[in-house]
Amino acid sequence: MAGPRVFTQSQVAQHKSNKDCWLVINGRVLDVTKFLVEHPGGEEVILEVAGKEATNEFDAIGHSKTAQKLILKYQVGVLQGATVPDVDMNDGVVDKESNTKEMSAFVLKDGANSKSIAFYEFFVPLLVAGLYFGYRCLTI
Ligand code: HEM
Repeated sequence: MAGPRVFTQSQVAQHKSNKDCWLVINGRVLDVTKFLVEHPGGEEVILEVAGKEATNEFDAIGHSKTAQKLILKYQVGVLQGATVPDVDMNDGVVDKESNTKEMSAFVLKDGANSKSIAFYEFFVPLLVAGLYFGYRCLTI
């Protein structure tokens, strides 16, 4: 299987306009041309680092997990010689442990046991009522 496309810094540097905008974040080469108009922080800030390494600027903002995951959407390759850290796909709300834990549950079976419970639920009150009326008849 072919790996990601590898670009040199000077190749990335050729894409620095609002019609063709690449940048590098954590060793990943991103084509953010289509994202420029969507960027909540505005296109100007991205254009300032267009064609360049923008990891420090990206991290300095304290971008959310959503923003960090978006990086993968725009990745077109990796920078030559760079080490690319994994993107943490957990959204910070659910931690790893609770993500993998299974919920404990018990199942109520409609078997012989529940049939005998139904039997007692029906006949015990009937028996009590019968005894009461029997007692009333004998005492009046
Ligand atoms: C592909 C790269 C980028 C993506 C996917 C991205 C995504 C986002 C997102 C989703 C937000 C909304 C807030 C949040 O969720 O954190 C945001 C805000 C912002 N971003 Fe980016 N961004 C990128 C690159 C950059 C770069 C390179 C810079 C600076 C040079 C930058 C500067 C800002 C600023 C200033 C805000 C506004 C923060 C605020 O209002 O508090 N972004 N970005």
